[in-house]
Amino acid sequence: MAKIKVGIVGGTGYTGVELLRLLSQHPNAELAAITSRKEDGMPVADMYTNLRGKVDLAFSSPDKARLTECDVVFFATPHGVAMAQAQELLAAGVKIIDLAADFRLQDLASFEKWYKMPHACPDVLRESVYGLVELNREKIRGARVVGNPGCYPTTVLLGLAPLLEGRAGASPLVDASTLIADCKSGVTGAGRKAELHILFSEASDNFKAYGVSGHRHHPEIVEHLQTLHGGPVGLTFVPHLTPMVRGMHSTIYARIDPKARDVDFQKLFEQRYADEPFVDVMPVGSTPETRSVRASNMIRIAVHRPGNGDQLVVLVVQDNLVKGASGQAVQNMNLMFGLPEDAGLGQVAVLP
Ligand SMILES: NC(=O)C1=CN([C@@H]2O[C@H](COP(=O)(O)OP(=O)(O)OC[C@H]3O[C@@H](n4cnc5c(N)ncnc54)[C@H](OP(=O)(O)O)[C@@H]3O)[C@@H](O)[C@H]2O)C=CC1
Ligand SMILES: CC(=O)N[C@@H](CCC(=O)OP(=O)(O)O)C(=O)O
Repeated sequence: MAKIKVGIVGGTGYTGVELLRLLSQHPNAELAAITSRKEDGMPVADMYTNLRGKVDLAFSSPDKARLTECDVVFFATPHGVAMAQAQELLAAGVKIIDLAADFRLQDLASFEKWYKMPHACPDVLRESVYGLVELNREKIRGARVVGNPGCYPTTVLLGLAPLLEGRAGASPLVDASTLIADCKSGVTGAGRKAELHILFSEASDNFKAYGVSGHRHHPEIVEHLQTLHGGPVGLTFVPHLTPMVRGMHSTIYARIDPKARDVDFQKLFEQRYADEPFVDVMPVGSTPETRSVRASNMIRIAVHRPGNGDQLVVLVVQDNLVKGASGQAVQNMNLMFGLPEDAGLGQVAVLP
């Protein structure tokens, strides 16, 4: 079988170089074009020496890259870039995986409010699929355009899905109106750019919340939780910046419905994710650590019920750059091209 010709727009950012790391080891993918406006002509391996001997290409400016000759193009760019080029690429038969938010929210008004730009192609948005594989696997197989989920939404949606999905007509397991997601991200979550709050002297040996009164991932999480739940959902979401380079830890709280007190929640999660290659439900009492998923596409979940009371606590860890971004994007590519879902994604986490 011929290899899939891959283009990456935005190859110099953190998710771009993570795509390069994963795709350079992928048995069925061939890197064909990697763009950067600022580094046009620079050999990729000169900038990222971990790719010496693995990637021979140079960055090229987006106007010179032959993206329409690719089978798939990943956009590892700021919001708004993919939607501006989507129609041209689709007309040339190229599939699109956007790591930004252009195809994550079906609610146009919400997109425009949070991203402060009109949507360039609402028709393409309507046909696009939200690329959270564990929820949308079959739709992704047939998709031409995938909106890769945000990093925080990946942890929160997978941490809550077993509690909310498929309950239409059945009695609820938890109170869907009082959900809480308390989430912490490593600093690479902010991208590879010079900004005051991510300077070493600001972000190291420090810990703080941000976006408490509103964060653009809140509408993304709520839209997809409501689809799962089939009704309104109330969520308090508080992100934090933590002094790690990569990694994300989400602690999720859900109040157990009085009629669901006897449910075995550990078993519920184990059964829901039993066949998922990248979701590990850990044994009772576990406290997953971010280093257990570093550089791998795994997400690890532990389910707690302190004092056997009415509060369920779900702990979720992932690498924000892998399952939270580029690894999940490769998982989507595998499905879109009929490949084994785990092709090129066998990396084991690095300890310590
Ligand atoms: N970091 C993370 O943990 C996660 C990030 N994401 C999303 O993935 C996307 C990329 O993130 P990240 O890698 O962190 O970002 P970075 O800021 O690190 O990199 C952005 C890349 O896009 C290129 N770029 C910027 N503007 C344009 C443009 N107008 N046209 C073409 N290329 C452009 C840049 O190169 P140049 O300027 O040289 O062209 C650079 O290569 C973002 O939308 C982000 O929200 C999603 C999940 C997790
Ligand atoms: C630490 C940090 O700044 N994180 C980013 C989220 C990164 C991400 O995954 O979000 P997008 O793909 O939607 O950009 C933030 O809070 O905006």
